[in-house]
Amino acid sequence: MVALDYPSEQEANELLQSLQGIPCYMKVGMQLFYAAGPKFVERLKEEGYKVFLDLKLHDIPNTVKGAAASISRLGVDMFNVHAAGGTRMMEAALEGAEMASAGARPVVIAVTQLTSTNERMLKEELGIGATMEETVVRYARLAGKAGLDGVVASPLEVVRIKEAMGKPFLTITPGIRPRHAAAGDQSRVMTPAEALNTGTDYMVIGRPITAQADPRQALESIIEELI
Ligand SMILES: O=C(O)c1cc(=O)[nH]c(=O)n1[C@@H]1O[C@H](COP(=O)(O)O)[C@@H](O)[C@H]1O
Repeated sequence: MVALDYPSEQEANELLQSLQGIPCYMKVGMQLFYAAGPKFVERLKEEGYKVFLDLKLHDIPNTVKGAAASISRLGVDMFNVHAAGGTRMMEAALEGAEMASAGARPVVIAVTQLTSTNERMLKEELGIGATMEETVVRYARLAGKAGLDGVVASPLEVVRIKEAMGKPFLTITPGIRPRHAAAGDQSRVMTPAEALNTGTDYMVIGRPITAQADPRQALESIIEELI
C-alpha cells in the first residue's frame, strides 16, 4: 500500500502517473483527503485503484457510525478507526459501513498503537503500564470482539496478533523502512523483507517511495527484495 501523503491532488497525480501498472493499494490519508476531498477518492475508484481511506475515526459511536456510512458510500475498499474509541465505537463503525453498502462493505480495521509511539511514550505520556506488545494485542482483541476485520500495528507485533486472533484476522503494517532509509518519526520499524517474514497481510509504505527522486524505481527495488 502506497501512502499518498501529499498536500495536493496534482502531486498525488504525478505519483500515480509514475507508478502506473504496478498493482498496489493507494492509501489516502488526512493530508490529501482534507485538500482534495471525496471527489479525488471517487476518481481513484473510477480509475480502478484499490483504495484504503485512512482517516482514523475516533469519536462517539453515533458520529463514527455516520462517518463510516459516508466513507463507505465513496466505494473505498478499506478504512480505519482508532481502537482507543472502544468496542461500542468500533461496532458503530461496522454498522455504518453495512448500512451504506449495498453489497460488500469495505474492510474495517482499527489502529492499535501508532507506529510513532515507543515504549517510553506508552508508559510516561499515555500512562499505560503494559508493554507495547500487550497493549497492541489487547486492542486487537477488542477490535475482534467488535467484529472488525483486522488492525493496524507495527510489524513487530504481527506474530503475537496472529497468535491471539488467528491467521484470517488482518494485519496492516506501516513502519516499513528499507535498510538505509531514514526512520523519521517512525519508532517501531522493520525492513520490507523482515515484515514479510512476520506474515503480515499488507505493508503501508510512504516516504521510502514518495520522497525518493525516482519513486517507481524505489518501489520496484522494494518489490525485488520481497520476491
Ligand atoms: O493508519 C495508518 O495508516 C498508520 C498507522 C500508524 O500507526 N502509523 C502510520 O505510519 N500510519 C500511516 O502509514 C503511513 C506511513 O508513511 P511513511 O512513514 O512515510 O512510510 C502514513 O501515511 C501514516 O499516516
